[in-house]
Amino acid sequence: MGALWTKLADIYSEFKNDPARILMVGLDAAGKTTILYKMKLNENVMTIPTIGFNVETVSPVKGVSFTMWDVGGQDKIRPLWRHYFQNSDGLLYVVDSADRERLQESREELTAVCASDEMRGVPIVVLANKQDLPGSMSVGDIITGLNLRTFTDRKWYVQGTCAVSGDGIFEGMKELAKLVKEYKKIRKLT
Ligand SMILES: Nc1nc2c(ncn2[C@@H]2O[C@H](COP(=O)(O)OP(=O)(O)OP(=O)(O)O)[C@@H](O)[C@H]2O)c(=O)[nH]1
Ligand SMILES: [Mg+2]
Repeated sequence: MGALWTKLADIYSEFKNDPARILMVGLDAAGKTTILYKMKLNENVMTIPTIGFNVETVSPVKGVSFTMWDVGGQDKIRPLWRHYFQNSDGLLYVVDSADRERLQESREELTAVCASDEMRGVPIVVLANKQDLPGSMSVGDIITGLNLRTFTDRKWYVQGTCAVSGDGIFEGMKELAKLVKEYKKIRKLT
């Protein structure tokens, strides 16, 4: 118990006065803005497609603070994502688990983000969102479809979520906090 507490206290101390910078991207309509405001306000907001970005400081887990950059995912504005890469401590990649047709497109975009020098080694938490929709793909399907096992140069984790109910968001953010903490430690040493 003592060891666990020390470990948790250690994770949280990292974020105390210095929110981690998290980039949140993914195809349009994946649910990014819905997730952001669920975390910020614990409310379901009516969203419109994001043109540009939303930025909020959120504390989705006690003691953890993230500055979350939610960048619009429409095809035509995806080239803007790279302007938000610099100094990211973590990547939150959101997938619509019910959108089988565009999983390959989503994989290509994720691969392109990770190929950037500025995103080298940055850990990824994939939110397999819209788990409430009938026929949605499982976490296993998403791991395979995104080819995540080939991402051997960084830590990654996939969490199923439903942004509307909030299911899975806490678990995903807890994992992200852990991976970000590890990454920042390694980055400091190199
Ligand atoms: N059923 C269901 N609908 C969801 C869920 N998450 C988001 N949505 C809906 O999906 C639609 C798109 O959500 P947004 O949050 O605007 O998507 P986005 O990723 O921000 O899209 P862009 O800003 O265009 O990049 C909205 O109608 C949301 O209510 C979910 O978990 N389940
Ligand atoms: Mg949006």
